Amino acid sequence: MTDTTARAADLLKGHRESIDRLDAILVFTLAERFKHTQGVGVLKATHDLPPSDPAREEKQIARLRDLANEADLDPEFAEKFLNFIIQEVIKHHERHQS
Ligand SMILES: O=C(O)C(=O)C[C@]1(C(=O)O)C=C[C@@H](O)C=C1
Repeated sequence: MTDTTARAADLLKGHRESIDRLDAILVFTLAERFKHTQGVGVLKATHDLPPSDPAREEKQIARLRDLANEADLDPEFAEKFLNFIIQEVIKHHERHQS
């Protein structure tokens, strides 16, 4: 192994260690978010509120797009990611109501 290859292998290892830690943060963050949306689902089911709230979603998406721009993250990706999560939450809410 040349010095350059060894250095590249070292850098790769460092990046992967950071990626693994960040993936763990994502999983714990998502789990925490779902705990709260679970609570929201119970409130909605017991107070006869609809599973989705498009006005709230519109505000969340606008806010997330702004944050993504600030963080140098593709806002289209941020919007798709939030929508993916929200659709899953809505499915959970619907299960509470049936
Ligand atoms: O805030 C709500 O009313 C929720 O049900 C939570 C949530 C979300 O996951 O952020 C999910 C569905 C709604 O359409 C809007 C937002």
